[in-house]
Amino acid sequence: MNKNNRNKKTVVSLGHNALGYTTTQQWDAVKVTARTLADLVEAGCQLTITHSNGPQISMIHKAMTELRRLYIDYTPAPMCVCSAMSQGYVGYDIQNSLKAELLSRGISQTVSTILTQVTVDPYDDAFYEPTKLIGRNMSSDDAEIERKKGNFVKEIPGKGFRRIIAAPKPIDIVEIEAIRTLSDAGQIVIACGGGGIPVIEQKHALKGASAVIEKDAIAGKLAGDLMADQLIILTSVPNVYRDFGTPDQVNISSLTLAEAQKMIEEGQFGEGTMLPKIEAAIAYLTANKEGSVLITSLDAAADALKGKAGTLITA
Ligand SMILES: Nc1ncnc2c1ncn2[C@@H]1O[C@H](COP(=O)(O)OP(=O)(O)O)[C@@H](O)[C@H]1O
Ligand SMILES: NC(=O)OP(=O)(O)O
Repeated sequence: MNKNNRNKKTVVSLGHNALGYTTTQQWDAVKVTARTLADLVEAGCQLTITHSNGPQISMIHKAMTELRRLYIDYTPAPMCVCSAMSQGYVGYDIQNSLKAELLSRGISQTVSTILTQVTVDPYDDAFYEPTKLIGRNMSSDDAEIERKKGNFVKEIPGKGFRRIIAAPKPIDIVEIEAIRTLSDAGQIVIACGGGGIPVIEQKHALKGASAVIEKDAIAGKLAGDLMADQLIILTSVPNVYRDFGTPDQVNISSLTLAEAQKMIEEGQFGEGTMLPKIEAAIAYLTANKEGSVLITSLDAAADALKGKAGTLITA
């Protein structure tokens, strides 16, 4: 056990690899993911877990939309409802797998999922320039139907068309006090899944928005709001690289905020992939200068906790 992690309040962000892309893949993937999460618990981390939902919300949205073809009186579910469904579905699998994995190690802990809403600004530029790909590949005819409904579509070379929706910046996590209460009580919480259900404040009510919040952005916000000791981003690469994907690619084992900012300016991070993770690190470390961010893969997490892998970002 690494004593340095004893009772460290830790936000863990899970990417696509942790969940797979289909129901059966997710079933298998979460069992592997649960082992890494249980290793973190055994290393003394007090976990609050958040996760991606791109493939899941796409699957749910597709199912809820395609029913219209079979049943003329069927009303498709709006994106915010699909987002809520994805949180329930992914949370359900993670909480049961993690609880079972912990029990197999003799650890009995409550793991629960909090359906989480996150407020967004209705005038966020993202609503005018959507960037987040969702849903199935469509023919040009189907894409035209979507356009006529007022939806945005993007051509993906060689694959057809896909819907793109807004990824507005998260403002406030509506259920943050519930998350904090459970976390402070030492319980494992799954929250803000898929970036959180985006909602717009309207007087005393919250109205669901047709958007998907970037899960890395909410991970940074959640870690900052909880004043977590560390944010661990588990993704598909063991660490961040300089000159990624080129013959000059080199591992980066540690970064300061200033170095990370400079690398952003150099265009070192892929948009929609590594860039939002680095931006999340900056947002969190700006809120908690004493914290640290570890970016690594599920496989390398145990070594990364011992300082033998991963990229550690500090203020
Ligand atoms: N500088 C970089 N260092 C490491 N990975 C990078 C870098 N720039 C872009 N990437 C890409 O970021 C990916 C991880 O982001 P992403 O695919 O969105 O995963 P996740 O689903 O875990 O969020 C890596 O697989 C890699 O292709
Ligand atoms: N909500 C979100 O950012 O999910 P993905 O990482 O799966 O795109």
